[in-house]
Order: sequence, then structure tokens, then C-alpha cells
Amino acid sequence: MSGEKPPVEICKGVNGLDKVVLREVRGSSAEVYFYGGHVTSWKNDHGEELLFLSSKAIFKPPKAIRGGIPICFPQFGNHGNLEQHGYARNRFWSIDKDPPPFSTVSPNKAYIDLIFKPNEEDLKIWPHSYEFRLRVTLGPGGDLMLTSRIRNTDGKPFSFTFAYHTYLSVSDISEVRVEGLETLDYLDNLKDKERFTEQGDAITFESEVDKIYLATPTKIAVIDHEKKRTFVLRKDGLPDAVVWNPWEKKAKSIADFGDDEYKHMLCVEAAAVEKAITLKPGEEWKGRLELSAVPSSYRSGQLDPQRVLQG
Ligand SMILES: O=P(O)(O)OC[C@H]1O[C@@H](O)[C@H](O)[C@@H](O)[C@@H]1O
Repeated sequence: MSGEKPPVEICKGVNGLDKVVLREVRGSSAEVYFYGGHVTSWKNDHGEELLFLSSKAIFKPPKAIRGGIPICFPQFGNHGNLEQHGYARNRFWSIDKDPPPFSTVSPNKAYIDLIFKPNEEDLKIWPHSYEFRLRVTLGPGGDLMLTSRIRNTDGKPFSFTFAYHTYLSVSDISEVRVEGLETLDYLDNLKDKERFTEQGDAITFESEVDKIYLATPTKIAVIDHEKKRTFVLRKDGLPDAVVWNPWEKKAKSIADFGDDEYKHMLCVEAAAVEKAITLKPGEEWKGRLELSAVPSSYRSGQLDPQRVLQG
């Protein structure tokens, strides 16, 4: 059909940076920058943006793009001696032309395979050789899937921490709650990573939060009451979940983040932080994140996240 856009298209994005656009027949789409292997956009079939991207995002090395889904590797946060969140998010990735096969095939899905391998400069920062393969897939229903495969190509073992630093777009942070993390232990980044236990209630937001929930269920729901939308995160190989919102004061100190933008975002990050992942020579690790956005369901006038969590 004339005028029909291809399911996978490579084109220029902000500042002339190359990006990949994935499109699904019903109209949903996603965008991935080679810079950082970074998903910057995920839209549903109504064309509504589901990820937060700062209006002040700088699409220029060495700064990672503020918003979307930065990949934190080989270090999450400041849990080690490397730069904050590691360096994979501010390196250029390439197309992986011949990726090793996946156990599940992806027919009728728009996807792209990217690869990152450290160069000599990177090896001076972190002296370990590896191949990092990332597949980003847009499913027929508009679900977004990220699969990371990291293979140790070195002669010695290495350990790393990791996160898909997902910035979800929300209508108003004070109307949002997270289900699936209640009663869990967490490390509080705002209190020197001290360990606490979360209360039994769903998590709501009224001030800065920067917590690493430990050994979480594989399914977490983020309910946007005002938008009547629920994000469902499913994760595999990633035991922890980081929840971050900088709130008003911290927001003002972040140069590439608007003063009021904290109201419209929430980071819920599928992660492996508390226990580093160790790979022996030749071993491979796999970490998967699946995101879907569904209309929130009501029962007896109330949101019913259990149906989402158990479904
Ligand atoms: O500004 P950055 O490096 O992208 O990090 C943003 C935030 O990322 C979160 O994952 C961390 O838990 C926070 O501590 C950090 O402030």
C-alpha cells in the first residue's frame, strides 16, 4: 500500500542522531536511539506517549538522554566505583546483524537487535570483555519488550549490576499508586542505603522517593488513577525494582529536567542491584522487561489492581 510506513525504519532523530522506529499495524510505535541503546518513545495505538521524556533532554554525548528507558550497566547508581549508572547509556550501540537465535521466535512483531562491545577506552574504565545484545520488540498488542543478553567473552569472571531505568509518563504523580511492592524490604537511597520494610499499603507519592525494593514479584502494576491507565511491568532475571521520583527540590537541581516535570513521571526500574550478577568466561545472562499499558478496571467503584497482578 502506498504511504504505508515500514515496521522497522532507521532514520535521523534529535541532533541528527540515528534512531530506529518500530511500528505495529494497529498504530502503536516505539523509538530506539543507537546512542545508549535507549528507548525514547513508546506510543499506544491512539498515538499517546507512554514514556516520559524530559523537554530538557540533551541528545548529545556524554550526557545520557533524560527519560525513556536508559540502560544502567555495568553498574547501577553509585553502587561501585564507576560513573553513576555505568557507561552503556552514553555509548553508541550498533545493529546486531546476526544475533544468536532466541528460544522464542517473534513472528509478526517489529523488533530490532542492537549490540554493544567495549572498546579500548571502555576497557580501561572496566577491564572486562563482553558482548551486550539488546532486542527491543513491539508486540502486536502494542506491548514493549526489552531483552538483554550479556556474554562474558573474557578469560576471567566479572560481576555487574543492572537496571532498565524506565521513566513512565503519568498524569499527576499524586494520583498514582504502585501495587506489588507492599510489605517488601527495600534499601533507601535517601538514607545511606539503609534497609527498611515497606508497609502493607499500595505505594503512593507525596515526596521524593529513591528506593530499591528487593526480591520483588515478577509483576508490578502502576496505576494512574486520573488517566484510568495501568502499566503492567513483567520482569525476568531482574529480582529488584527501583522506584524513583526526584520531587520538587531535587528536580530543580537536575539540569536536564524541568522544574515541574517530576509531577508527570515515575521511574519503576526492573533491576539487579542488591546481589551482583556474576558471569564466568563464556557464560551468558539474560534480563527481560515487558511493559503493557491497559485501561484500569473498576469494580465496586474501585480500581482493582489484583486482577492486573494475578491475570
Ligand atoms: O541523574 P541520573 O544519573 O540519570 O540518575 C537518576 C536517578 O536514578 C535512579 O535510578 C537512582 O536511584 C537515583 O539515585 C538517581 O538520582
